[in-house]
Amino acid sequence: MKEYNKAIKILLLGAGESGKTTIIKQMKILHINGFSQEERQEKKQDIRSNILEGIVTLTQQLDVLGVPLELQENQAAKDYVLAINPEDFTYTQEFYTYTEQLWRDPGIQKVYSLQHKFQLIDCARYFLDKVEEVGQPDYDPSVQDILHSRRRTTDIQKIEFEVRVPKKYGGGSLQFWMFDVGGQRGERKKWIQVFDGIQAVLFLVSASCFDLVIREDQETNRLQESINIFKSVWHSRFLKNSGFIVFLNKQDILKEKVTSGKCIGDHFPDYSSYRLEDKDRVADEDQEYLRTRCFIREKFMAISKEEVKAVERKVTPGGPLILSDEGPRECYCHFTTATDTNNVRIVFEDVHNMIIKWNLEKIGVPVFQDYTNTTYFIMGSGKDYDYLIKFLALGDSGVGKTSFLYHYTEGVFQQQFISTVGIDFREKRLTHRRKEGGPPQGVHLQLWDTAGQEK
Ligand SMILES: Nc1nc2c(ncn2[C@@H]2O[C@H](COP(=O)(O)OP(=O)(O)OP(=O)(O)O)[C@@H](O)[C@H]2O)c(=O)[nH]1
Ligand SMILES: [Mg+2]
Repeated sequence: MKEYNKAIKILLLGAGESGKTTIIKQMKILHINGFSQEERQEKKQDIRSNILEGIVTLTQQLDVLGVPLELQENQAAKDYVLAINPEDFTYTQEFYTYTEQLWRDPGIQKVYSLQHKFQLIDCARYFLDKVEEVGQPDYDPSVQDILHSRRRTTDIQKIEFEVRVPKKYGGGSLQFWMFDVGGQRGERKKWIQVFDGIQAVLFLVSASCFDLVIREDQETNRLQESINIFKSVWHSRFLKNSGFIVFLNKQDILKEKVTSGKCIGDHFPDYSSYRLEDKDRVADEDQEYLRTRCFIREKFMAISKEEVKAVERKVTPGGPLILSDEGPRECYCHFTTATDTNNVRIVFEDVHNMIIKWNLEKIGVPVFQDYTNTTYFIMGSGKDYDYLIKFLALGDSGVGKTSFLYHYTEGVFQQQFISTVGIDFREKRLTHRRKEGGPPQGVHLQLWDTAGQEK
């Protein structure tokens, strides 16, 4: 129990195939020791069945979609693949040879280009392109292969790892527990088992799936399903105290889709009136892709704004110092490619800091933003602010701790930047009006200023 309380618990949620397990694999690469020989052997089995599933699906669709094979000599390969029983199959060299032959046939390539009409795993092309290599008896999957392999999650998994805390948040390290769950409809009833005590939910969205329907009913739009799930978990009372970070994942596939001419507006008509804001423009990036990804982000952010508690935290010059530690729930968004370790590393630096910040808030450290929009902490000594309250201003050098405290106590700005050395304090006496009525009480504030520079 003690251990459980110590660790920061992160829960991965999202629809099936959104990339949750891929994030777990990345955490293993980044924070644990990668994959053991035994795990690699296990993944080899998954990769083989990914190839099997890919080629069987594509070959079956030849007839469904009325697309003929272009090369007559591939008929024997087609017959062979259609006769496979995936439940009881031994992988032979013949299988790999036929698969490679079929995959190169322009007929199969035509079917592949129509994949929005049927259900195909995302990694089909990745592995079909390397059938020959996977078919070798001594094939050992690379890290990239493992990241692309697909196996549906059917139980709840947990990994543990440690993350170093940046100096500005106190240094040391923190223990993280990350939970993975299955995202398909039948799996979601298990989610509630892990909702308790979760500090942060990472909600994975397959942003590229705007033109696909879900496997479960072959009818509901995949992106819409994801939006619906997000709405229900965001409003779940069991997750009221959890921070949310949305990963708009599969950006690589989304970009490829949009730049090859697919339009989200064919599935979400409100796209036509959506305009890309200047702040979201990125130099040398395809404008339609940027517009699409921001439109998707807007769909999720709109839900997260549906319920914002009326506590304003932004400290404006001359504005009130807010004493409540109860704040709006925060939801952040990242564009990710879960199969790209470098991308995940960068995104997670932000995520860890976010979580550490939330964690500090939970133990009674309100986090403020100053008027330069830089986040720093003012640490209260407790909720009993009818009497003496001590606040401690922490934050990087130059964020404005001294200016803020000076301005707050003196009511005027001090223009020059004087780096604080050691610890200093300013005082202010106020009359505090009790929320519940009764006589106002005198409050004595002590605002302790600290030096943000490292030395
Ligand atoms: N190209 C690409 N593929 C991705 C990305 N993220 C995940 N995938 C692939 O998508 C497939 C599904 O990913 P998983 O991580 O298994 O999805 P999941 O959310 O765990 O799915 P369930 O376990 O069914 O809930 C795998 O083949 C991944 O390699 C991405 O950003 N880009
Ligand atoms: Mg999974």
